Amino acid sequence: MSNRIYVALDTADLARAKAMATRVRHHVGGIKLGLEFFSAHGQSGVHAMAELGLPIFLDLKLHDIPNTVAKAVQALGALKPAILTVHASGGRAMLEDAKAAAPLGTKVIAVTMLTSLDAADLAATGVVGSAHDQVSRLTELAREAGVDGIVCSGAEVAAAKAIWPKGFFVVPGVRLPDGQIGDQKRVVTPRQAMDAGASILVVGRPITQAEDPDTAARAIGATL
Ligand SMILES: O=C(O)c1cc(=O)[nH]c(=O)n1[C@@H]1O[C@H](COP(=O)(O)O)[C@@H](O)[C@H]1O
Repeated sequence: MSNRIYVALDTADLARAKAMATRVRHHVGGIKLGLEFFSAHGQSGVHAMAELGLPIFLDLKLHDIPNTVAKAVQALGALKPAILTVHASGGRAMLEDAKAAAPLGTKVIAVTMLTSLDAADLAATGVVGSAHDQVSRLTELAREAGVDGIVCSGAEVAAAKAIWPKGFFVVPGVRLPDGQIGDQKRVVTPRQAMDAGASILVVGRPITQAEDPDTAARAIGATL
């Protein structure tokens, strides 16, 4: 894939999602549809977006007992997304069963530690230690479970890649130096994330909230 940017279309408005994707399609490598879009439009919405011809990253961050996650992955199978997310903290059996239930061409990617969290947030959930330690631990787990890769911040991707050289590394929470951070906490620039070993970048608001999304996508691409 030449363009490593997946644009996150976080909206419940199908017309807006379509219009945005159409505007930026020549400057992104794929479309990420997440909980907001899927809760509003479900599988028919995903089909409608797939008509644009770009790869679809279906980011539902599944997290439940192995049987439930496997059945959910099976139920999503007809969509044949390029990428599908689950939470690594669901545990090894859940990860194994999610991978086994996914279509052959779908990368199952395990979310390690959300980029909206820092070490204090982690401690509040009962996990003491640094983001680096938590991401490293869950990367090891994901590798052993046989999924295709992980999601982490650009600050940990080099360490994760050292643990799993053949893994696929998804990095969200990227911002240009002058960009608004919003609810993200572990933020790096798109260029830093790529240099550290990201396979793809997920970029939402820096593109979708820009005055001219197409120019914003192109400008981010130009930094890579
Ligand atoms: O799995 C993800 O894509 C994800 C994981 C994570 O740790 N942090 C994170 O921000 N994301 C997603 O990446 C996108 C980031 O959006 P922006 O902060 O607007 O660029 C959102 O769609 C999030 O759901």
